[in-house]
Amino acid sequence: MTQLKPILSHLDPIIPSSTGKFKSSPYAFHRLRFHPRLTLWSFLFLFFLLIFFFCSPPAASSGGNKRRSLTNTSHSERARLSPNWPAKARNSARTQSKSGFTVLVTGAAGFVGTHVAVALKNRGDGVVGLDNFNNYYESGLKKARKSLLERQGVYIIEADINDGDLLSKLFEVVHFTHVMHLAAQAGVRYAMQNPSSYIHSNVNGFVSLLEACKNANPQPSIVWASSSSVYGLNSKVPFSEKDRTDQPASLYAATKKAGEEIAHTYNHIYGLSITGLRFFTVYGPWGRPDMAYYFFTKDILRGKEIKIFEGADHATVARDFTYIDDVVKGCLAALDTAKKSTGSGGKKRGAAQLRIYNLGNTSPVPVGKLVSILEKLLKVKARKKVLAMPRNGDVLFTHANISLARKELGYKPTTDLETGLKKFVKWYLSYYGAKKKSSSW
Ligand SMILES: O=C(O)[C@H]1O[C@H](OP(=O)(O)OP(=O)(O)OC[C@H]2O[C@@H](n3ccc(=O)[nH]c3=O)[C@H](O)[C@@H]2O)[C@H](O)[C@@H](O)[C@@H]1O
Repeated sequence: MTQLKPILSHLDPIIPSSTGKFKSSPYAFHRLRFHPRLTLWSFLFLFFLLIFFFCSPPAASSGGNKRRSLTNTSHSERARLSPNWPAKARNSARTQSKSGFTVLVTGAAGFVGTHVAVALKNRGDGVVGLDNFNNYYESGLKKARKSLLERQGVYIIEADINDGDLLSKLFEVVHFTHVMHLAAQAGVRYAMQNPSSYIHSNVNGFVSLLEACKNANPQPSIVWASSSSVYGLNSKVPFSEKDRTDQPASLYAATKKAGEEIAHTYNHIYGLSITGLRFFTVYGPWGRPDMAYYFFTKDILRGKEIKIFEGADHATVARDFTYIDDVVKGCLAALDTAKKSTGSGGKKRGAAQLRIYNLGNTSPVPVGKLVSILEKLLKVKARKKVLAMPRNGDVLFTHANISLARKELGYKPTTDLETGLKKFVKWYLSYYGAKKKSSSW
């Protein structure tokens, strides 16, 4: 605003006291049209306004309140594909052994996507990534994850899952045995700011992907990310897969629940093998800057006040924080135990597997405790403000019952919050420390 002041002050003499006057005064209009000095300043003003509009970078995310709205990727973004993408995808999809999987990882430049893609590649599977690189949070972090994947030999196609033409071409180019679908509009509270982005990615995008999978020959098996948020306002703990999931507290949760029903339909009609994984507040290195543990770290280090939510009558707000390495193991186990889809030529040939699992840590931790662990690790006292949880989509607590995942996937989380946060903080300081040194932060 300070840059605009001088320009505005030159216009001041002719700005009438009210907009109504301005509209109705032909004198003012006349002066506005024909005063040469004014015309020059108007042009300059418009010029700077346009420059500001087109050149302003995407807002960095810190808690998700000040972000610009998402630019939904359209089909025209296909132009960003490199011309030799099919060759690169084929190369990236090569397995190290005949029994290896060929996996499409959607949302590969995202937090969980990057970790899963690396783990699959490291064990010899062929992996192709897909990501639309939207500006929900700092794009530099997504680009850094992309570079990390490229160093591991994983190629990421820059495209949106809503691009059905691209997807069907991709399934012709590479015969995927599995799809690990992690592309989504995440974040519980941001749904109040940009509801349509949740429908775009989590509903439309999911259907677009399932359409491509159902038409593919052979059909891949699908493992995808649902969310603990589907348990919504339930009060019975721990949350079991058998519990009701019909009272979501956020639009985000509602779209994940919709995804579970959509999965049922595609399994029922087309014989797609589909496994949904309900993630419980996954955290760790290369994490998501819109999540509390991440922006608390940033704000504590900057001396900025952080808000700690509490329920009615000072009830504790708690989460079953789950460390990324444990979740990755759960994802790989889900892929390993997935049965084949049964359809071909878009038609079902027999009953197919349909599963849903909780991937949590089974030990909820109050948000206040999360903050005190961060204070200890960062050696900085946080400026805390405890306030009533706003009605923003958050729920009071989450707590996973993981006995089904333990029994059928061999899932066994081993990282407690303090150990996991220690690894996160170490990564955070080195990532942003290095960025600061190269003065690009
Ligand atoms: O497990 C899940 O299903 C979900 O986990 C997280 O959602 P959430 O658990 O709300 O994680 P955060 O946004 O990091 O919040 C963690 C806790 O901090 C609290 N919080 C958040 C922000 C804040 O300013 N203050 C505060 O106390 C929240 O109420 C919550 O209890 C992810 O953001 C979702 O994408 C994911 O699907």
